[in-house]
Amino acid sequence: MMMMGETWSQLGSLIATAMFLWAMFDKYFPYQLRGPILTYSKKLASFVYPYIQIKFQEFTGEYLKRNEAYAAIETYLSNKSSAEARSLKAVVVRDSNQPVQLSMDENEEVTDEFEGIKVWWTAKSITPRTQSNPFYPETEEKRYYKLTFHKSHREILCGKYINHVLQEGKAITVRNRQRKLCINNPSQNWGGYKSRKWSHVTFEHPASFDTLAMESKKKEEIINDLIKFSQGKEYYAKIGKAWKRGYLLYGPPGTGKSSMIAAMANFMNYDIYDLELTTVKDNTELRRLLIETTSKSIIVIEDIDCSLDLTGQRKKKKEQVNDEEKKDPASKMAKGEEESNSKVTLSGLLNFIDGLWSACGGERIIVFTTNYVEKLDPALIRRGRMDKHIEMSYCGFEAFKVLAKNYLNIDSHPLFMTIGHLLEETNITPADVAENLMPKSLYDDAETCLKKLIEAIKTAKEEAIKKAEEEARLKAEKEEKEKQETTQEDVKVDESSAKEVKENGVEVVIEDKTLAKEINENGVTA
Ligand SMILES: Nc1ncnc2c1ncn2[C@@H]1O[C@H](COP(=O)(O)OP(=O)(O)OP(=O)(O)O)[C@@H](O)[C@H]1O
Repeated sequence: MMMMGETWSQLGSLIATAMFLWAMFDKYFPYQLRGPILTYSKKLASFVYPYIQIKFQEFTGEYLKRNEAYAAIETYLSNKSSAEARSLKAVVVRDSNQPVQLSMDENEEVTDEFEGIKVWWTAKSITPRTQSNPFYPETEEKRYYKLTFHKSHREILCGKYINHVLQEGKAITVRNRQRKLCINNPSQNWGGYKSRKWSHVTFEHPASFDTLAMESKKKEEIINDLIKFSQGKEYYAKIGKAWKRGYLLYGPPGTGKSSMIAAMANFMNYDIYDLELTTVKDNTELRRLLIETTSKSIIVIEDIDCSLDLTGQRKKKKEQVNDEEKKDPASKMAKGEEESNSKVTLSGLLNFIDGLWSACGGERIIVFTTNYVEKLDPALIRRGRMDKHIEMSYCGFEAFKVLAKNYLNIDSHPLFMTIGHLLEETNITPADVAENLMPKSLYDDAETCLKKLIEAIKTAKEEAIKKAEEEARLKAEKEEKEKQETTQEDVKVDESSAKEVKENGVEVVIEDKTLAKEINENGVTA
């Protein structure tokens, strides 16, 4: 006990001496000589304690902006914290599909390993004693993460590791974020203080490439294309092109164009911007809307052929401009300016897709859908703009099998063969197949649904035959009518030539007997 008391008193006087010496040093030691002394004392300290510490504060700068690195580290450490830390905090993160994010509480420590090197992360906080900024009083504690590692790994940890932590943290945030389906507001609603160009709801479409009914080879090709695009940041930067990809989805209604877009968004973890072109006033407004779209998004223009008379406008404008230019070449420049202020034009859309987006950074996919690909202006869909043209076709046997798995949870059935044969002969959309496969009551089993589908395909087949017959009949009638009209016109032409023959008194052989009779009656020798 005596020994213990002595040790404490010795330690106390040692600390007091050290503090006295430090106070003397601070007060009387010449300023010019302090540098080398401090350097040597740091070297001594690093010899005794060979670890490096890096602080990542939650708020930085004069206006106390939240440090992105802090947020990324918090997310990165979330899994490790929930596995290792004994005291945890749960925070609700905005726009995340996770109910809460767990992070370690103050003074907790977790370890991490990178390329075989061990590091320690500690959550810390300090409560400020002074008010440095009167406009932003620091009443709250300042939180920070402290990274500790051995000085021999300085280079790799300060560079590669920190980069890895930040990137991974951001990637987890993206993975966990609640995705949005955005719809553009008409421009008259943009005026107010809190007005928005886009309104959004949470995007929760269940479609995926697994549930999408189409040939597996085609599906795989699209998936590979998307993966290649998502990994192409460096490639696009190298070739000097905007990181974007255009898809044109075409096919009859009900073949899954919208389902494909939802599957793409779910696969890529992207937001969807559903751009309704008919409510966009002009090219300027279109530009503003598109600039507001965020990275990692799919911009969709559905039924592009109906959205605007893009093809017609362009052609009409061209013709009009050409005519006017012929009359007045000086009008050319004035016209160009006027055009840019008029309605949304094809060139406005194309300019944006090709040009401005390069400046926006980030990855974007643009999708056009149409039921009538042949109606579109080639300029709109040429390769380079719409990089991939995907035909969404009628339901084949392979697509049917996907739907049977989705709706009835079966991989095979004796009726499959009949359905396969029928599908080869009949055009029926996946939407119609899906509708028939869906059990309508508790008593509908797989067989009932398949039989219902067989009936539906047979009906579709009969209707298609009737339609084809009707079309053939109408075509034949039309052709007959046209033939009759042509004959009547020929008779008229021949009558006038016969009249000429008679007047000139020339004798000719006329093979058409009706005509010859008519001419004879008029007194001409046949
Ligand atoms: N290829 C498909 N795979 C899976 N389901 C499909 C497919 N095609 C259609 N469906 C089903 O039919 C419904 C309608 O399909 P969807 O809206 O995707 O077709 P669409 O081609 O976009 O039609 P529209 O041109 O009329 O917009 C979907 O909700 C889905 O249930």
